[in-house]
Amino acid sequence: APVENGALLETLKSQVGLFSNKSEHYSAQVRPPGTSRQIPQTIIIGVRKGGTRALLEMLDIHPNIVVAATEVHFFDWDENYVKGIDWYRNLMPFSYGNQITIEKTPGYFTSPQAPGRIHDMNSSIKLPVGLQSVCRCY
Ligand SMILES: Nc1ncnc2c1ncn2[C@@H]1O[C@H](COP(=O)(O)OS(=O)(=O)O)[C@@H](OP(=O)(O)O)[C@H]1O
Repeated sequence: APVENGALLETLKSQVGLFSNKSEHYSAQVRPPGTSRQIPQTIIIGVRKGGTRALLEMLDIHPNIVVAATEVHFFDWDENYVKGIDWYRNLMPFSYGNQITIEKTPGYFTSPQAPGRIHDMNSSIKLPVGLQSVCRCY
């Protein structure tokens, strides 16, 4: 299934081609005119090894979606949370007003602090979660 998933992703990317607004175009330090960094309106919260990277990359193909380049660990790691919401926002890519910003940090799903902190930021935020259908042991 992972191999098929990767092949599907490559096919979708090639089909979307120049019409894709992949976030790498918006992650530069120089702000493109008309863009700003937005706090995510959607956060993929888990689960670890649930295909969260694949989901994020699929969503990133959509021209109205931009995604954070790395797992941010803002709501689950105290040392990041104390840095404040502006620190968090500055890790997001530049986006236009019609675009949705998404980050994914699977650690949020198992963090006791993350739900309350996310709710404090935005009580109506969308929180997609991917689940594994079988137990995977490492
Ligand atoms: N569609 C689909 N079906 C089944 N499995 C899939 C699918 N997409 C991704 N994967 C596998 O998911 C693993 C990575 O998941 P995550 O991106 O959530 O990993 S992480 O927690 O962020 O590290 C990773 O597995 P491992 O390679 O065993 O780590 C991917 O191969």
